[in-house]
Amino acid sequence: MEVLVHGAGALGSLVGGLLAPAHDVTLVGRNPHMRRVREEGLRIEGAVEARVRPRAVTDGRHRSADLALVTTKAYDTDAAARALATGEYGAVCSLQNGLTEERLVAALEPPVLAGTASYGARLLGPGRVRCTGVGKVAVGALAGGESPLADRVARAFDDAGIEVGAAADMPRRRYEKLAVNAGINGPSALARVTNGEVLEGPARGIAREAAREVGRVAAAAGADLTPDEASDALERVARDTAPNRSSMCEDVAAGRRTEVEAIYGAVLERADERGVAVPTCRTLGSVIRAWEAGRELREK
Ligand SMILES: NC(=O)C1=CN([C@@H]2O[C@H](COP(=O)(O)OP(=O)(O)OC[C@H]3O[C@@H](n4cnc5c(N)ncnc54)[C@H](OP(=O)(O)O)[C@@H]3O)[C@@H](O)[C@H]2O)C=CC1
Ligand SMILES: CC(C)(CO)C(=O)C(=O)O
Repeated sequence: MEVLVHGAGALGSLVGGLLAPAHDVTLVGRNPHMRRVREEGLRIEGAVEARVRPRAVTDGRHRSADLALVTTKAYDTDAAARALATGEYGAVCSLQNGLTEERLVAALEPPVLAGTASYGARLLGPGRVRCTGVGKVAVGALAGGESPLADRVARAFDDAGIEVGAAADMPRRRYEKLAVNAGINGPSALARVTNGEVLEGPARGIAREAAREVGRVAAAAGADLTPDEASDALERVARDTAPNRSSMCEDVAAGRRTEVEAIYGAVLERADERGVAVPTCRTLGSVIRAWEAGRELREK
C-alpha cells in the first residue's frame, strides 16, 4: 500500500517507520529530521529497534497515496487538511489525540476514517525516534459500523506487524479516549504530576469527574459509552501509564502550545450542543486556555 504520513514528528515517524518494511511510505515532516531520514534512513530505538528507509519530504502538497495518515498535533489539523486537499488519496485517517476527524471531513473529499494509536513515541533528534511503548492501533468508520475500507487499512497495519483492530465501534472508542485525555491531561499538566499520581493523589476526584462528564456527553451523542465506563477507562489507562507524564503535562512544562481545543474544546462544544453540564471539563479547559493565553503573550 502507498502510505503518506502527514506530520512526521514523534508518532508519525514511529508509525511510518514501522509500516515502511511492508509498504511504500512517504513521511511529510520538517528539516533537519526529513533531510537526515533521506540521507541516512530512520532509526527506531527503544521498545522496537529498526533502521528503515521511507521517503522523506517537507512539502505535503500535490501528493497521492492509497492512505494518508494525519499525525500532526491537533492544532495543525486544518493546515494538514489544506495540504492534503491538493493531492489524491484513497482514504485519510487521523491517529491524533482529540476529536479532529470532523475537521478533516469538512475539508476533504476522500473518506475519512477514525483512528487511535496507543503507541508511545519520542523524537530523539534528526533521523531518530524512540518507541517508548508498544501499543495498538484501531481504525474504523467515523460513524461506526463495518467498513471494508477500514478492513483494508487494518490489514496493511497487520502486514507490517502492528497490532491492529478494524473497529466497528469507533464513536465509542473516540469518546473513551477523549474521556481519558480529559481526565488525565488537564490535571497532570496543572499539577505537574505523572499519570499515576493523578490517579493516586488529591486530583483523583477531578480526573474521574472530568471523564464521567465526557461519558455523559458521549451518551447524549448516542456513542454507547456510560459515565462509569468512561471513568473505568481513565483508571485503567492511568494505571497502565502510571510513570508517564501526559502530552499536555510535557507541553506545559516545556512552554509549548497544548492540544486543549481538540480535547476540552471538543468536549465543551459537544456538551453545549446537547445541553449537557460539564463544569469540571469547563474549569480544566479554562485554566489551560488561560495558561495558553499567557504563553502567547510571553512569546510576543
Ligand atoms: N507522541 C506520542 O507518543 C503520541 C502522540 N499522539 C498524538 O499524535 C499527534 C502527534 O503527536 P507527536 O507526534 O507527539 O507530535 P510532534 O510535534 O512530535 O509531531 C508532529 C510533527 O508534525 C510536523 N508538522 C506539522 N504540520 C506540518 C506540515 N504542514 N508539514 C510538515 N510537517 C508538519 C510538526 O512540525 P512543527 O512542530 O515544526 O510544526 C511536528 O514535527 C498528537 O495529536 C498527539 O496527541 C497519540 C498517541 C501517542
Ligand atoms: C493516554 C495519555 C494520557 C497517555 O499519557 C495520552 O494520550 C496523552 O498523554 O496525551
